[in-house]
Amino acid sequence: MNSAISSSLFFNSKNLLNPKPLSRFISLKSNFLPKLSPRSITSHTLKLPSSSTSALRSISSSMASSFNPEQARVPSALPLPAPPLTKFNIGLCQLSVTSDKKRNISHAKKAIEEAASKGVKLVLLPEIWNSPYSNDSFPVYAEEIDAGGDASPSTAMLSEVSKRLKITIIGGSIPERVGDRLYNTCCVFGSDGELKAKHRKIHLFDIDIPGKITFMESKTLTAGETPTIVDTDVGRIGIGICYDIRFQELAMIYAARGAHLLCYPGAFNMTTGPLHWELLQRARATDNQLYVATCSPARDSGAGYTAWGHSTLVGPFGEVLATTEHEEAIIIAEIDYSILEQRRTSLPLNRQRRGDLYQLVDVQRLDSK
Ligand SMILES: NC(=O)CC(=O)C(=O)O
Repeated sequence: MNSAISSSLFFNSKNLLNPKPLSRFISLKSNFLPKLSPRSITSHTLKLPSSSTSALRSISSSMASSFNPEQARVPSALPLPAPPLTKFNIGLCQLSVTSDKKRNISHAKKAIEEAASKGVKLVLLPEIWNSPYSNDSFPVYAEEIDAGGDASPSTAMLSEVSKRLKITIIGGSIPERVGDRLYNTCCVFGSDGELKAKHRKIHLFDIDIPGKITFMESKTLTAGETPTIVDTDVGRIGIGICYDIRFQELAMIYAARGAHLLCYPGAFNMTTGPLHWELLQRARATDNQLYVATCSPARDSGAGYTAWGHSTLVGPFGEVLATTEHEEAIIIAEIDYSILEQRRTSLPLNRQRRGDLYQLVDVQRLDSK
């Protein structure tokens, strides 16, 4: 706790039922608290004189240390880095996608140029924007990203346009071919046109809700093996693709690695979209006290897979800052990272984690130590 502590304190019955903390709690406080039996303090608000504030502060810090918040994330969480740019506009390009790959590429290019002409410094594209979202299409539209040039016209366009317009692009995702494997891959281009990171969808979307939706990405795609977090001109950004948003541990790992913003290109569907899309974005943002941006393809009711749309920016308090319906749109909204520290000071979750009860282990960061 901190200076926000007031002269009234609520005692949680659950903590007080634990004999060890209880005895410590009471002995620490016995010099200024009224005499109370454990039963009488099960659920009370105690009015304390304001002179007790500093004593409370020292108690709260010794309680906090017994919680071991630094051990709740293994390795310990990294502090938020200072971003090169604190305040800027992001553009979410909710694009229509057709079976004509050339048209999809030139259409995406125009949308990025339009967003940049309105002053955005970061553009986010949808999941699978150069191809229809289908297991039949993935092998046909897949590109060899590492080969570049003609082998990957979609990422060649992203590189050219990010350099020319001096903006960062989180390039949605496209099907990627590596030998006989296919991945659902997001490329991040810096404002110098360089490929800064590549995220391969870690959690493949296999769903079977009879009569509603059946889709098995694992029929054609291989799962990625690495979380992807990247330092850019517009802050430290953690990347997930669509179904990755359902796995809160991934978002928690990004937060513990100092992410300011999580970007999820995604194509939720007409069954899960209405129920889960916004809920998951707000949950990831609220739990981790950071920004979450998503970008979907526009809806095409005639397509084999009908996308939900509703690309959205959520703030670190879980608030929807900007969103849209299902038609094509470019959503432009402001991101202000100075709010992150404010939110974390007002609601200091990172200092209140119970490292004595649970831990999040970032396996790759631990192994690399
Ligand atoms: N398309 C996805 O990857 C995920 C999705 O639609 C869902 O989780 O629901």
